[in-house]
Amino acid sequence: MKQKEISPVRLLLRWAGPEKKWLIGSVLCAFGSGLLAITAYLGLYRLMDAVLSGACTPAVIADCAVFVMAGTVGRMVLLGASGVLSHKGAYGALFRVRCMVTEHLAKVPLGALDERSTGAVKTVLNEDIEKLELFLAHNLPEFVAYLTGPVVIFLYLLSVNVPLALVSLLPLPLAGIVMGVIFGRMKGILEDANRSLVSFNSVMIEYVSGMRLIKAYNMGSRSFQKFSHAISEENRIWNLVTHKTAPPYAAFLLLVECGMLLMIPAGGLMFLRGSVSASVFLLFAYVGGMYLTEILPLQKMSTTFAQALSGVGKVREILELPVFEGGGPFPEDHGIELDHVTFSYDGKTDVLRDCSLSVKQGEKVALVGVSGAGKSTIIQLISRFYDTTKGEVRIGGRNVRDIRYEDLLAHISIVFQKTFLTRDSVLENIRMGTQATLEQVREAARLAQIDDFILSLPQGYDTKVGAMGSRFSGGERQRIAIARAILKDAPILILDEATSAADPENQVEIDRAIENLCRGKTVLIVAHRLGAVKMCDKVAVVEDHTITCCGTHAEVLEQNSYYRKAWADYRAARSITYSVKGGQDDDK
Ligand SMILES: Nc1ncnc2c1ncn2[C@@H]1O[C@H](COP(=O)(O)OP(=O)(O)OP(=O)(O)O)[C@@H](O)[C@H]1O
Repeated sequence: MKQKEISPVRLLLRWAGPEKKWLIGSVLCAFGSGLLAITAYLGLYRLMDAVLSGACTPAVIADCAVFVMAGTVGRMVLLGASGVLSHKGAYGALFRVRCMVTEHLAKVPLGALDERSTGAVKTVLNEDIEKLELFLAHNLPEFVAYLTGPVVIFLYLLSVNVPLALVSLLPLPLAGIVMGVIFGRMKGILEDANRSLVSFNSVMIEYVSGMRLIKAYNMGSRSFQKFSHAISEENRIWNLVTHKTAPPYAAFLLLVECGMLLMIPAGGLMFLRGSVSASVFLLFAYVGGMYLTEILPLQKMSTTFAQALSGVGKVREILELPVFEGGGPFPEDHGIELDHVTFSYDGKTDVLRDCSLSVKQGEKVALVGVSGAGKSTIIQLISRFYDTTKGEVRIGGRNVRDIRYEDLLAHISIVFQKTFLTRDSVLENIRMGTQATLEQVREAARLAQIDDFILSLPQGYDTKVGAMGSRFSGGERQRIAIARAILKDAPILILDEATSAADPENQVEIDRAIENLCRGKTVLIVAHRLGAVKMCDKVAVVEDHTITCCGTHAEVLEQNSYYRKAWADYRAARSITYSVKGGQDDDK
């Protein structure tokens, strides 16, 4: 979606979608409330006129009182209604924007997200989108209400006496210029304020999620230093805001409040010359000198409006990240092919170079190689987390770029090395948004060898992972991930096998779960343990940025020296015996 040419305000209203009707209702109420601002002044003028002309009867006083009261109550009621409607519309719009951003993020290639820290994305989803509420729920209706009042009063004054009405308007252009200055200064500083907030969020997320590491290495004071730097930067920026905006703000207040200083001499002069009546003089002296103060709240808006604009900018940046679009359906054939693939994460260093591999439908292939060789990178290219720099990744003979992205993801199950559990029930963690029944979920969990464990939890499948998350062992987490993949039942399975050695009992269960998972699928396993190779038809060795050898275990053992050595080391490690004080072997 090309959104560059649209102004931020129009863009925001477009994002609001159907919620706009509440916002329009709110603006109309605000307008009505602004119009009613005149009633108090009209009532006052009528009263003054009656007093000065000697026609002030109890009926006139009662009339004025009822008129002013009705106007004031009406104004407040409309203002309240406007607030209710604007908040309804604003929170609906915020919900829509958050959904748009999260849906968009799901379609954005990981490469584009890698450039942003978790803190930066969190700032957009939380703080920046929240700023939009300021504009929609407050600025928009208040702008209309606070501007309508003075405009209507000015028009009324104009109808009473043109020269005096024009004099009453003199401070306005000056106040407008000063407001522009405040706005301009805020806009410049807000960029820095945003940067500092993003950095503060990143430090906070790093601190909280790295708590174990911080404790293990006693890094508390160092981390706090990062924290205190981030806080003092926030402090510095907001001091700067005060420093830069306080003088123009004082000037703005002075200009808006100085109406009476102008109106008393100007109106007085005209009254003494007999050009205006006493009541007109008093009307202008009081109302003409006061009505501009109605726009005072607009000044506060300059800050929040600038913040809202910057929020729109940040959201727009995310929504304009390119996504994978187009493409055809997922092919019937599920064979995978890497054809002379070259890939670099940073555009400078090739992680893979001229790398080719062929996995037939239903075949199970293990990727082996030293740490950092590029095994995980290969599986990320197949699932199109990234696009190749050169060469093609094909499924069923079709370039993955030509397969609809949602379709591609729907037909590939990935079990990552590290299992991420959401703050939901175990049931929902296995379901992962599907409509599977409890029985289907349990069947998947049974095959993943985790059903018994889940039933032993306090609330079984309804146990919240949020509260128990840290209680799950690595092996249990992995079996939950395997249950997810079994339930998804995609024809292609990618398994980034966990490196953390589970205890032997757990490992047997995991292997059994993986065996169930792999049945009938095209499988690619990143084999961090050579033991995993046993369940595969073929082995591919990743070394020197490419796949140097691919074949059956026996063939690769014969042809590839790295694999031979890796197996020799693996066997040697397994044959190590442990003895206590020269006694009998405890473990063979
Ligand atoms: N997001 C990334 N940005 C930049 N470089 C990366 C990224 N992910 C991995 N790399 C680098 O790419 C190279 C290959 O990494 P990869 O994770 O594919 O290796 P691997 O063979 O799976 O390693 P391991 O067995 O340790 O998991 C490494 O040098 C790694 O540092």
